Amino acid sequence: MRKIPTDFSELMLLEPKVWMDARGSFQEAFNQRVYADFLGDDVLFLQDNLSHSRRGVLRGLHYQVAPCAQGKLIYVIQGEIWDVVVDIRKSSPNFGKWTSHQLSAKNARQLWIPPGFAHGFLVLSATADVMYKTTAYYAPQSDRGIAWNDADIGIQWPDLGVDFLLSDKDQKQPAFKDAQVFAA
Ligand SMILES: Cc1cn([C@H]2C[C@H](O)[C@@H](COP(=O)(O)OP(=O)(O)O[C@H]3O[C@@H](C)C(=O)[C@@H](O)[C@H]3O)O2)c(=O)[nH]c1=O
Repeated sequence: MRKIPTDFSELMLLEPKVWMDARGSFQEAFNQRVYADFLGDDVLFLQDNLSHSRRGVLRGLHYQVAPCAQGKLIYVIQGEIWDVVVDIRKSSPNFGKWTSHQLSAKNARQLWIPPGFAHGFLVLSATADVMYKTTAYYAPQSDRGIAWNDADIGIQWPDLGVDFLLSDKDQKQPAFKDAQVFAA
């Protein structure tokens, strides 16, 4: 597995080895021993999520707060997404800054996002199936969001030539300045 540097040192972009042959391909999507070497022994995944969306769907920006803060390992098993992470740790030099990565079934890249970051993505392909492992169970009472188009964060979303499709919840997320952030 290859580790690719990202703008934020806490994020990790991983590229698992994909074995190709006449039948198609094979890869280990997750292997506890190997990932512990990259992410650390203390990272333990408790839940696997799968979402299916069509082009122009935007999910986010989401995070869970303590005591249910989540680390997430994101990857795409069909299609392509533009994945965004915002550092929402108040004491961080990158507080309020965003970074993006293209994740697809083709590039097989996986993004590790530790607790302390808000996450969202836009579907670029006709449809996309996005898998993610989380280090804490879903806890609706700890679920938080920030408006995808918050002016202070200023994410430059790709122009797909269509209106983005958001959930009712995501159309009403608070501004970054009003959102609950992480102290450290
Ligand atoms: C996230 C989640 C949702 N749900 C339920 C709640 C709701 O009725 C339905 C859809 O939930 P949402 O609208 O929150 O789904 P979605 O907008 O896809 O939420 C996800 O967005 C991406 C960007 C993330 O980073 C994830 O952590 C998660 O927040 O699924 C669960 O049962 N378990 C879960 O872990």
